[in-house]
Order: sequence, then C-alpha cells, then structure tokens
Amino acid sequence: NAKIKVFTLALLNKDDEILLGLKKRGLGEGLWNGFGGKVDPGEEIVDAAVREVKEECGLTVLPTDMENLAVIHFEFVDDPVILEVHVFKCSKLAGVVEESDEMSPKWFPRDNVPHSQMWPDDEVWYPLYLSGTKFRAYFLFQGYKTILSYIIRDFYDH
Ligand SMILES: CNc1cc(N2CCOCC2)nc(N)n1
Repeated sequence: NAKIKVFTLALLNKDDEILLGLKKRGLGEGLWNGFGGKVDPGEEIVDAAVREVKEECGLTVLPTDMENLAVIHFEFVDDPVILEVHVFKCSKLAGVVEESDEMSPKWFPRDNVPHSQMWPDDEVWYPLYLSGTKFRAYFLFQGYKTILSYIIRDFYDH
C-alpha cells in the first residue's frame, strides 16, 4: 500500500556558484540542500517550486525559468511513503537572499559543495546536474543515511 508524496527541489545557480540552504527543522534537518518542499493539493508542481524558493530563501523565480532537471523516487525500507522529488535548475533569479525559519542560505562553488553534510544521494546524481543531463532515478534507503540500491537513467530512455 505504497503512498506517493510529491516534493520539489530547486537548485539555484549564479555564475559558477550554487545557492544551498542549511535545513533548520523537519526532513533533512542539519543538511545542506536545494530549496523545496511539499506540493499542495491542486497546486502545479512548478508553482510549488517557485513558492518554496520564495518562502525558504526570499528569491523570486518565474515558473518559465524553472528547468525540469530530474524526477527522483525515494523509497525507505519499511516505510510505505515514497517521495517523488521533482528537481529543477534555475539561473534567472530576482530579489535578495534572506534567511527563513526553514533555511540558512549560503552560496557555494558549484563544483565544491559540502557532500558530507548533504543527503547521500546527492553525491550520486550531482555530476548529472552539473553536466545538465536530464535524468530519472530511484533510491532505496535504509533509514536516512544508507543507500541500499539505486537506478539512474537518462530522462528520455526507456
Ligand atoms: C532522500 N534524499 C533526498 C531527499 C531530498 N528532499 C528534498 C525535497 O523534499 C523532500 C526531501 N533531497 C535530496 N537531495 N535527497
């Protein structure tokens, strides 16, 4: 009786840097990550991505500037909830970066992010993000730290 919960994850770029946020509470607390969260019922996924970026770091992004990069499914052993994370890449940002209740934002060199303080899957798919390769992936986790298995493939291949 698997239940799918849909989330967004936005990776914001400026020149050769990426904006990450240190999550202050909830899922992924204490980890650096892109900005995102749950998609509300009836909400377009890309609109949820735009809303979460604004809420979590104060920046304004247009839906048309949110590039679909990936869809990742995360399953956790003994947990019926599957996370379906829609990953977006964006380089057209407006506004000023602000700290929020959820996130402490910080710019990193895009080729030197703190993988030891990020979700373990990021190390696997991050090179595809850097090369702009659109992909689909599935990760099976045991708890939040251990990847038991994963599949990663080009978005357009079968
Ligand atoms: C389980 N591995 C995860 C989860 C995740 N999420 C961000 C969006 O909200 C749902 C959790 N983000 C990354 N990079 N890895």
